Amino acid sequence: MEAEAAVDYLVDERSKAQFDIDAMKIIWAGGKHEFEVSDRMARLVASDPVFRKDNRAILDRKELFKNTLRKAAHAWKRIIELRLSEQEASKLRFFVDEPAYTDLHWGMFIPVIKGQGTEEQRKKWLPMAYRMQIIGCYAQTELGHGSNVQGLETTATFDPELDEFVIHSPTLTSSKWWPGGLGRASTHAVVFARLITDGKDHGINGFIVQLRSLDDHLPLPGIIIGDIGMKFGNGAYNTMDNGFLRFDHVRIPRDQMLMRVKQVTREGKVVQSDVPWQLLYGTMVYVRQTIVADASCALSRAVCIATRYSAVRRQFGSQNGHETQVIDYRTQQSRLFPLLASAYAFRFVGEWLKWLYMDVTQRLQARDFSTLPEAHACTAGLKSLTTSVTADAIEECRKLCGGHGYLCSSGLPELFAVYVPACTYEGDNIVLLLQVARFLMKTVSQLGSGERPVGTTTYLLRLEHLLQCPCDVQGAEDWLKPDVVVQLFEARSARMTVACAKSLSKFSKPEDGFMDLSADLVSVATAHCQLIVVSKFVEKLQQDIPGEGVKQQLEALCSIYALSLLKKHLGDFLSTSCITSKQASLANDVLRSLYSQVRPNAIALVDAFNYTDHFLGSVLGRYDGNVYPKLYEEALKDPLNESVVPDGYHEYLQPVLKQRLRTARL
Ligand SMILES: CCCCCCCC/C=C\CCCCCCCCCCCCCC(=O)SCCNC(=O)CCNC(=O)[C@H](O)C(C)(C)COP(=O)(O)OP(=O)(O)OC[C@H]1O[C@@H](n2cnc3c(N)ncnc32)[C@H](O)[C@@H]1OP(=O)(O)O
Ligand SMILES: Cc1cc2nc3c(=O)[nH]c(=O)nc-3n(C[C@H](O)[C@H](O)[C@H](O)COP(=O)(O)OP(=O)(O)OC[C@H]3O[C@@H](n4cnc5c(N)ncnc54)[C@H](O)[C@@H]3O)c2cc1C
Repeated sequence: MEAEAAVDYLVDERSKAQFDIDAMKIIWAGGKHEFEVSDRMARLVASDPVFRKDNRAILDRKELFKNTLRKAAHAWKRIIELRLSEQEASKLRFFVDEPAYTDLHWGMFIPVIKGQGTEEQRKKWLPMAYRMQIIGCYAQTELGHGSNVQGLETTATFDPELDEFVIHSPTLTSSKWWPGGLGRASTHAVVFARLITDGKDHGINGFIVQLRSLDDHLPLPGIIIGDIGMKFGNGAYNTMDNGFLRFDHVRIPRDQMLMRVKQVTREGKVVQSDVPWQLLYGTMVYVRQTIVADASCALSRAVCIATRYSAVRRQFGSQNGHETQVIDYRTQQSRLFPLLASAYAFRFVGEWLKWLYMDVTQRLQARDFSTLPEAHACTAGLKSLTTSVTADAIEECRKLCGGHGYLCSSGLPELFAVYVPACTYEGDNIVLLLQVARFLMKTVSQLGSGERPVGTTTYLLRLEHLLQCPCDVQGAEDWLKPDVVVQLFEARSARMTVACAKSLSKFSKPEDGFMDLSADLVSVATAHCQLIVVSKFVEKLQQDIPGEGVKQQLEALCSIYALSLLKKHLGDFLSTSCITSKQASLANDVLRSLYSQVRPNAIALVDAFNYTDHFLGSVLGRYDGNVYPKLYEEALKDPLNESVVPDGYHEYLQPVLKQRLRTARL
């Protein structure tokens, strides 16, 4: 009976929606074509038994990994059979929803050869990689060195006699450690190592190194290789073979050094090309941009589960003869709706960042390197901001689902375990925010010299105004004006940036200042990145948004995103005198009324993500809201319930129980 009521309940919830959900689905997907591809690939994966994933938490590591190999091979077979485009294949991978060696092959190995190889090298290696005749990974991080790329120890010493490089791991700490796909699957790696010619160290460069035989997959001579062991959580990222790798004087031909940035001639002379050396870090910029797009996916998934369950779950009170839906509690709304708003905000900033990345790539091809520093700052900062918020949000969604959120069948524990390393990989989030701060400090320091800030820092041109402009909010309704909100975020960021720059200028050595003020610099970078997200959301709303009621919903979400940030970082806004306490209190009133506005639309707003039950992998987030019978069913499937009396009863339980009986008789 209760289960039936739950099913009816979500139908009822859906009928409350005040906007055109199909139009919202298209906005979320990024266009009609994107929606169609995504929908088709989601169904393809959901209907294929090989892509089953509900058993991941109970498989042991070896079974889990073998199962991932099987899925990857099957995915590849389907990609070939169905002649899927790159866009379709990448969506298919997304819905398979299992980290695998293929991610690093397609996501880093191929891009690093594309970005850092010469025309000749691309011609030689890419066709084999595209056909998966070789499998590659990205071997940069070492046991002793991750964040500090310039500190890597692996050496690539040129031997002019044989026209070869000798790749060597001189110490334990120089062992490559972490690369995904390295542990078991890869046949090749792009290895980052110190380039040494004629006894001189020329810094870091990438080298293509074959690791395993293409005949029997055995490691080649001089190569010591393996998996680094189990990681956080059951299932989760353990489908990936993160590996270690040591080299004992392994020889490779000279033409396997990636030579777009630096070349080594036959005589061993190092020639620096005219592209900026930072292109050596280019693959990381590319991947950081994809991680931002991915953050909205992980966040929306957690929010979808928590929102649907919050509409099904009832506790206390009385609502038409039932207990109250927990989604109607203001506290639940004030925790959940900002996360819903963040999911949409990250979606749009991710779209914009993709555009920015494409733009910088085209410029680089035309030898215009001027926007590279800004692209680095934006990708680093937004990667950091969106992954930190998403990781925290997944945990918050688990708490929003109460006790049942802690069950693996809620889907949230695994989602969290898979997602949290995003705060570390592809650049630790604090290290990346310090890069943004460095960029901001440099931008401000150059203002006087006539250097014009570009792109996302253009607001610093209005520095004088932003340092003293009062906030234009007189009444509550003013908080709904996008220009008022954007200017406020600009003023906060500008004031914090200038304050930090002033503090820095008091140090005789800038490095000392950067060390001492690093916590403040991180806050400055965060404020700047939040401004970018708010302004890209506002810009999105200035575009044509078709569909009845769609724009109004997005406007409400945009205001929730900005005002909930204001509430969270009130200290920043008050201490920089950007707003008064009266204005802060009005913002809080507006937030409450925005939550009421979103409440009837909440289920439809998460339905717009168009996630299948297979992809969500959550009993709590089921589309039909039929939570309780399914929770019961899942419990019964647990291996512990396979027998009525547990294994081990006779050895370990019965003797204890018998002893208790004897003691009781005494
Ligand atoms: C089931 C199977 C299905 C099969 C289906 C098959 C089909 C599949 C189809 C598609 C699938 C695709 C899937 C794709 C998914 C991809 C997932 C990837 C998962 C991610 C895994 C993680 C991998 C990694 O972690 S790799 C290692 C990452 N490491 C780091 O990030 C290290 C971080 N450190 C650094 O970047 C640097 O050390 C640093 C920037 C912190 C410091 O560098 P430094 O010491 O050299 O310098 P400075 O701070 O002094 O800077 C000097 C100067 O340079 C500028 N700078 C720095 N970085 C950059 C940059 N990147 N670009 C441009 N400029 C840069 C800096 O600002 C300074 O400038 P100045 O002007 O101030 O001098
Ligand atoms: C799941 C996973 C997959 C990975 N895949 C790959 C891969 O495919 N290929 C690859 O090459 N690498 C990979 N990595 C490695 C990853 O890129 C590094 O772990 C990451 O860059 C962080 O470096 P670290 O581990 O050295 O952290 P550390 O730099 O040692 O960080 C430790 C702490 O020190 C702090 N810290 C460090 N430097 C500073 C500073 N300058 N100022 C202030 N605080 C600082 C950090 O904030 C952090 O709190 C992977 C890692 C993980 C977890």
